[in-house]
Parts: sequence; structure tokens; C-alpha cells
Amino acid sequence: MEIVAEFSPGKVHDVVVRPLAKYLDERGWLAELYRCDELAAETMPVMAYISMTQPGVARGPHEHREQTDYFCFIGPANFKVYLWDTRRDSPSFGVRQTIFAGVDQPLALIVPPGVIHAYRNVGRENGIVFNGPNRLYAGEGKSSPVDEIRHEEVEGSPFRLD
Ligand SMILES: Cc1cn([C@H]2C[C@H](O)[C@@H](COP(=O)(O)OP(=O)(O)O[C@H]3O[C@H](C)C(=O)[C@H](O)[C@H]3O)O2)c(=O)[nH]c1=O
Repeated sequence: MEIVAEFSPGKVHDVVVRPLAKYLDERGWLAELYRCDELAAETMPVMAYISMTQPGVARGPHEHREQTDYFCFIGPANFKVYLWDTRRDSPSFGVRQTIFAGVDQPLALIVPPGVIHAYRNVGRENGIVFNGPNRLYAGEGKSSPVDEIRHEEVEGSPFRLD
């Protein structure tokens, strides 16, 4: 990873933002998360997990060497998502992007390897995040090292959440 002292605001190359349509009726709502006829084969999820994050709490910053994440923010809270591009060969090298997503703006975000990412629950209730990564966590049978670089405990880190 290339160290960048100051990031400039902008759009991170290769990060895909997909609005998620909620189909409302008397019973509640339903939303498709992904379909193999819409996603590129190389980013198709091979597993899925959900996490709950409490109000005010953040997860990350993390990055992956090979894994692409497919995050879905559907609620019941809203999240502020942070992205930093430290890929030397990227057209958006040195760019920092923030995105609000969740109950008021349901989104899927495709985050490629090497893009550092974090999110904070900025709502007042617990928030659910779905992820469908294109790699197995800890590999086949959970027998490999986890593909994750964690930046949250790094002193003086430029990856700060406001
Ligand atoms: C991701 C994952 C985790 N776990 C277990 C490992 C731990 O015992 C527990 C919590 O995992 P972790 O501490 O890695 O979770 P976070 O630090 O919140 O990281 C999450 O949020 C940030 C922003 C991300 O980008 C990560 O992809 C996502 O994992 O679940 C599993 O058993 N399977 C899994 O696929």
C-alpha cells in the first residue's frame, strides 16, 4: 500500500454504487440484493453474511488483497461509508469518498481489492449490513489466512472517520 498523507475528496475508481429498489406493499417491502445476470462474473458473491452495528459505532477501516466486497445497506439505520484509494495505478489514487446509505437511501456498494473502507452507523437504531464477498472468508474450509488488512488500531493513520 502506498502511503498518502492527505486525501482529496472525489469518486473512487471502480467502486460501483447500485441503488436498491424496495418493492412496497401492504405487508412491508422486498428488495433484490444481487442477480447473476446483472453482476460481472468476477464480482459474483461466493458467500454472504450480515452484521448488526449499533448507533454511533464504526467498522473498519479495512482492505482486502484479493476480495471484492458487495455491501448492501438497507436499514433500519443509515450509515456513512468511507473509501480511500491507495492504489498507485488507479486513476483516483489519493482520493477519499464518502457515501450515505441505508434506510433513506438503500444502496449496494461494490468495493474492489485495495480500496480501504469503513462505515459508521449514523442513525439512532441498530443497523444491518449485508455483504456478499467474491471470496470465502478464511478460504475453503476456513483453512487459510483471512484476506484482510485492518487499519483501525494504527496510530497516526490517515484513514480517519469524522
Ligand atoms: C467477515 C467474517 C467474520 N467472521 C467472524 C470473525 C469474527 O469472529 C466475527 C467478526 O468479524 P470481524 O471482526 O472481521 O468483523 P469486522 O471487523 O466488523 O469487519 C467487517 O466490517 C468491515 C468494514 C469489513 O469490511 C469486513 O469485511 C467485515 O468483516 O465474525 C466470520 O466468521 N465470517 C466472516 O465472513
